[in-house]
This record gives sequence, C-alpha cells and structure tokens, in this order.
Amino acid sequence: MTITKEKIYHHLTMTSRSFAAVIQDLDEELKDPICLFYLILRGLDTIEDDMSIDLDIKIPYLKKFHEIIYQKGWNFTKNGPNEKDRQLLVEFDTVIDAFLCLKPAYQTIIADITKQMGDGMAHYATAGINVETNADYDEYCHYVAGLVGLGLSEMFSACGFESPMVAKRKDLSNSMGLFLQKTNIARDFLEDLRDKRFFWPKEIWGRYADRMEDLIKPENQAKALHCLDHMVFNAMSHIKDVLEYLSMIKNQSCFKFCAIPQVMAIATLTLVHNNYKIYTHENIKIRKGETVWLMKEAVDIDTVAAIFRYYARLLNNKTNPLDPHFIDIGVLCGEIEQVC
Ligand SMILES: O=C(O)CO[C@@H](C(=O)O)[C@@H](OCCCCCc1ccc2ccccc2c1)C(=O)NCCCCCc1ccc2ccccc2c1
Ligand SMILES: [Mg+2]
Ligand SMILES: [Mg+2]
Repeated sequence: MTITKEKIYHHLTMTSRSFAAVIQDLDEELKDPICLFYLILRGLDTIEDDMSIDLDIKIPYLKKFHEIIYQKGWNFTKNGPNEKDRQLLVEFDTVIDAFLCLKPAYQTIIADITKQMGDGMAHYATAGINVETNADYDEYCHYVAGLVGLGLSEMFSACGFESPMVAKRKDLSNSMGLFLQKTNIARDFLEDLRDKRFFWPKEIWGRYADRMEDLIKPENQAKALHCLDHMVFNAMSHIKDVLEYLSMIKNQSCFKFCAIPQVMAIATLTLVHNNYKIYTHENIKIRKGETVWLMKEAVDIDTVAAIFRYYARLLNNKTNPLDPHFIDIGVLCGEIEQVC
C-alpha cells in the first residue's frame, strides 16, 4: 500500500463507522473509486454541516467544490474546532492526489455528482430557504443522498459489473439514497434540533405542533409520537424501490455493499418507530449484535427480502391503533410482504 492509499483508508475509517466496512469489502476495481467518492462528498458535507461558517463563505465553497477536487495541494482550515470530520479537509490534498489517479470515467462521474450536490446544498443553505413541503423534503434528500445512489449506479454500470439498466433506473437509485437519508433524519431529530438544523418538513410536523420545537414538550407526547410515525411512514414509501433496485444487482460484492446499509436502515427505522426516546435522547442506534447479524445475513435478495418482511411485521405490531397512520402502515407492510 502506498502512503497515499494508507492515508486515504485512514480518513475513511475515521469519518464513517458504517460505510468504511462495506466500502473496504468491495472488489478491487471499485474500492478506491467509491472510497474517494465517499471522502470527496464527506468533505463537501463537512462544509455544509458546519453552522459556524458564515453563509457568504460557505456557499461559494459548496458551489465550487467540484473544481477544488482537481486543485493539487488544496486544504481547508476554516471549519470550527468541533466539526467532527474537520481533519479530513485539513489534509484534503491527499484525497485530491488519489482522486487525480483514478480512471477518467470515475473522475467524471464523481465530479458531476459533486457539482450537483454542492449546488443543491448551497440552495438549501441560503438564508430563508427551508424544507417546508414533502416535495422540498424529497428534493433535499435527493441532493444529499439520492445523487450518491445515481453516482454509484453509474460506476457499477461503467466498470461492467452491472448492466447499463442499473444506471438507467435513476428513480430506483434515488430511492436507495432517500431511504437511508430519511431514516437518519427521523432518527437524529434531537441532535439536529440542538444544532438548529430543521430537516423535518413543515407539511408533516405542522399537523401535530405549531412550532417544531414544541414536539419535545412532555405535554405533547401523543402528538409527537404520531408525528414521528408519520416521518417513519414517509421513509417506508421508498422500500419497494429499494427491493426492486437490489433485485437488479447481480455482482456479489456490489450486492453486499448496497444491501447492508439498507437492512441497517430498516432495522433502525423499526427501532425509531413509535419510540419516544427520539425526543429525549441522541444517538439512538440498533444493538451491535443486530448489526453483526445483519451484515452476515444480507448476502442475497431472498434473505434481504425476508429481513425486510421480518422488520415490516415487527414495525406493524408496534403501531398504535390510535395512530392516524395505523392503517397506512399496515397496507404498506402488506405490500412489502407481496414484493418480497
Ligand atoms: O455527517 C455525517 O456523518 C452524516 O451526514 C449526513 C448529513 O449531513 O445529512 C449525510 O450526508 C450526506 C452528504 C454526503 C454523502 C456522503 C456519502 C455517504 C455514503 C456513501 C457511500 C458510498 C459512496 C459515497 C457515499 C457518500 C449522510 O451521510 N447521510 C447518510 C446517508 C447517505 C446515503 C448515501 C448513499 C446513497 C445510496 C447508496 C447506495 C448503495 C450503497 C450506499 C449508498 C449510500
Ligand atoms: Mg453530515
Ligand atoms: Mg449534511
């Protein structure tokens, strides 16, 4: 391993518990391109997430990041001291050196997704622009996660591991990202509220409270749980697309890479559903043993479908009959059972 490669995989393990493992298990042809795709977008996200950076500094960086990745020697030291992945940007020149060694086809895919994501993040970072409607919510999640799915599908098809059809089904690739991102947004309500980051759409929370922060008041517990279940129901709407996408993936290394984050997400969503701890605790996550079991089991479409069926039934059993979405969740779980 050259020094650069060692540094690259060090940054990967430092910035992501969940994605580092699945990226490192990828076939040699895709491991470096996807690792760098991850690090470049994590670098972009580290600028987006840092609320201590003035907008008139932040927004230009978000929009020009797709050009910065070609500038040898570039680093960024404007992150606040508490920004969790700031070291990645302080040493970003190593990422750029490795990116410039990739095959041009991968460089082009990465740069194109980075440009679109940066433009989308800049739009939603603009003062006064918030996630208000369900359409805004889908659009924001498309920018920060759906686009990752599109880029990954393009790489799978470009290297020949998967059919060109995988890159063509942008709707399914987009849903792969939306399911993961919406699960995290439902899970991280309290952390994001503390950071004054509002991702839950007003079209949803507005039906249960006058202000989003009212959801954490103990006297609003029943409405807060109905709101949470509405967010869970919204995320579940992507599951059919996720299963259809996974059924297209034939290469074993690509399949595990795609399937593991999805089964972790359905397990997390089931834990989050109807769980008042979302409003009282941060860092809610599934048990280590469950994670190990899911990573071992998610090896083929039949087992993954069975895992989704298992959690859909678990989630349905947890649903409170008084919940306005009780019927809808039951219908959706029934559909999942049919698709699987
Ligand atoms: O700061 C944090 O730690 C969390 O940040 C969240 C946020 O700020 O909203 C948020 O940041 C989003 C912007 C940067 C995207 C970074 C990323 C993530 C996973 C990747 C996997 C493979 C290749 C490239 C990848 C790029 C975040 O990390 N959300 C986690 C869900 C994103 C899922 C992306 C995704 C989409 C489709 C996929 C299909 C197959 C396999 C993995 C997939 C992964
Ligand atoms: Mg982030
Ligand atoms: Mg972000």
